[in-house]
Amino acid sequence: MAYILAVNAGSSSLKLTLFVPSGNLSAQPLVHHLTASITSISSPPAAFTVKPAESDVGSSPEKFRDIKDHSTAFSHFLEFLERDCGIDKSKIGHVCHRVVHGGKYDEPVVVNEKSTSQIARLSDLAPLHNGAALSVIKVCSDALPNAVSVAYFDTIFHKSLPPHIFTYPINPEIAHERGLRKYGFHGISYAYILNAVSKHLSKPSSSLNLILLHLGSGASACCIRSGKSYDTSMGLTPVSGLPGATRSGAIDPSLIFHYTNKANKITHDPTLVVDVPVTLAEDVLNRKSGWKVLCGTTDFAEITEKAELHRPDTDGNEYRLAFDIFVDRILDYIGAYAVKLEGKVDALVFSGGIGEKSWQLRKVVSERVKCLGFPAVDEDANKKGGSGIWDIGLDSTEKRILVCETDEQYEMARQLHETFIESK
Ligand SMILES: Nc1ncnc2c1ncn2[C@@H]1O[C@H](COP(=O)(O)OP(=O)(O)O)[C@@H](O)[C@H]1O
Ligand SMILES: CC(=O)OP(=O)(O)O
Ligand SMILES: [Mg+2]
Repeated sequence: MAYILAVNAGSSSLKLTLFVPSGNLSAQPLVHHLTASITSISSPPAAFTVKPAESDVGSSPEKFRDIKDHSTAFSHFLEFLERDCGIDKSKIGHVCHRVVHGGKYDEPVVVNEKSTSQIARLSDLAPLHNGAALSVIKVCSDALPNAVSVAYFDTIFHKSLPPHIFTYPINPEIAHERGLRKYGFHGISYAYILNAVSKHLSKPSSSLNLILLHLGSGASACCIRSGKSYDTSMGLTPVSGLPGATRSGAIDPSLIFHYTNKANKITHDPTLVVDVPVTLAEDVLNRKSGWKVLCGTTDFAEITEKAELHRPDTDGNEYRLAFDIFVDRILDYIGAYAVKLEGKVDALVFSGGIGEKSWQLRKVVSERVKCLGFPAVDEDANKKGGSGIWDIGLDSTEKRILVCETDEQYEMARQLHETFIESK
């Protein structure tokens, strides 16, 4: 039996799913074997959770102080597989790696010396991601020398962005020479969600206009027009757009020079094991901003709990401020995208850790977008939750409000299975 391992290096987490091809192409071609996630990698101790396919819930998180970065998290997972699950790692035939920034790549690429050095060159454009993914790719290639590894890029899904959206109004020669344009990220997640919504609504994806929200440690919005990415909130790098756990999101670009007059000094942060040379400006905006500096926590559940949402006046409550900032910036994009879609929106979709779990955030955002023709929220469906993909709007006849549990690992493994296994 040859397994497919899908590895998702997020900014603060490493998520891994082991799949087995079912051999039945007409039904479900891939079967989940187990999923593990290591969270809080950037704010130790990291927490390790496992969820075998047959169980609905994961194990209680186990804390590990010796997991201090993505590559040690990956080694820990491989040891766990062999020691606790009795799975011989040489049975892993293919590995899919999520790589956030793919620059000019417009399709996935087999990991080899050439593609690895290209991915490394893009590291400073995704300082929280590409370096971490590369460190995992390196450990993985050493540990699984016979497996075929393929890199899947977040950016590929957004190759449909039109020029007036991906172009920044700056000197075109410099922009072209240095690749300074909007790329957009979370594309593997958006590809999965688009498929899931198409199935849920029983409509071909090419007919769908959607506003998708991927709200996790990194958060973004995507405007889908006729089944393709038409606009998205992240830009040249994942720092733009919505704020996140440690990221500022969009700010006035001049702000950083008023914040620090050493903005362009290169920093080598000793707490980052992967040495990506970034400027102090980028370090501030990527790692020393967002919920962490506003509230001292990156846990949005804690922020929501302490935000006193029932009170109209909460002056001085930093949790409420963070919550309100997030809602405000999310509304910016929903409003803009609804207009770009000329009001013809089939669904607004919440996903990512916060989008899938925070019924409070969904409730507040949904109430504010009623003016665009979205239905009132069904309190029960919203609070109770569900699995896979479900409606939370009271009226599901026209514009829908959906929650979708995204699965970037599945999306990569599905694509890998299609190109490397099914077609053979
Ligand atoms: N019950 C909850 N309510 C609100 N936010 C939550 C809840 N559970 C988890 N989260 C948030 O989800 C985020 C992680 O989302 P996820 O998409 O898994 O992140 P990553 O970007 O690391 O892939 C965490 O920052 C956490 O704050
Ligand atoms: C692109 C991005 O921000 O990814 P993540 O949310 O996984 O950190
Ligand atoms: Mg993620």
